[in-house]
Amino acid sequence: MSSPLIIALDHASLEAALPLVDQLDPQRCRLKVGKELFVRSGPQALEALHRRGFEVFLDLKFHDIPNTVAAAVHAAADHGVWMVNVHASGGRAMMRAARDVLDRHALNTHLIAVTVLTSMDDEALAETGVARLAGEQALHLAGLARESGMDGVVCSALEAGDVAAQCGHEFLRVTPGIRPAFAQRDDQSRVMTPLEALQAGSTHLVIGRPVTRAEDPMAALVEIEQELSNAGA
Ligand SMILES: O=c1ccn([C@@H]2O[C@H](COP(=O)(O)O)[C@@H](O)[C@H]2O)c(=O)[nH]1
Repeated sequence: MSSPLIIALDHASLEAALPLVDQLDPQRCRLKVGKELFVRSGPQALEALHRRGFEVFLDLKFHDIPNTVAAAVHAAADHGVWMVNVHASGGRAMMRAARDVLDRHALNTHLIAVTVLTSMDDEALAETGVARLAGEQALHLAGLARESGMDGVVCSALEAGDVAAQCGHEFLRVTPGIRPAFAQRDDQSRVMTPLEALQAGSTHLVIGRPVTRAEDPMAALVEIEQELSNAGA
């Protein structure tokens, strides 16, 4: 599957997500299951998506003590998901524990770490006591994530090029905060269009509301695909 697109299924339940899922093609995108859908529909949602042939990113952003996070990552990987994530700000020991549990059980789920949420700008980050600018902090956490054995990071596309330069091109740059020209910014701060994001060095583009809340979600997805293919991306 070579498409960089990951559609965020931020739906209230599996039943609410299926009408869209059943129009999508596993050859054209992967799917992301986040907190709301997982809390309401649980592993059943993962099973339903896997049965339809989709690779699934389970986006629960674990952030806890190392033992707890490692156990949660193990449980997620046991469901056969393609990708799972933790917060890099949980620190080296926490990320290392998550890496080790996957290695010990020979589980090949991609393990990535969230750097700085794409909804946050410099001011919001400063309020949490972090003195660095958002882009600098994202790069700092990407370095820590790389040293701690992560396969990549979640960052904004604005940082993707610098992350690749610092951590290597094999290190995944999964970027939400993707906003096609036709879409609203919503609660996202550090944004780029799909084409800009790929050109800036993203390996995967996470897109939610611009598709899922569009009047015609499939038309929105096709428009994004055309933007990427017209530019040879
Ligand atoms: O820094 C982050 C980390 C995760 N997300 C998630 O990605 C999608 C984005 O959805 P949109 O509707 O396209 O804004 C959503 O599920 C977030 O939980 C993120 O946005 N930023």
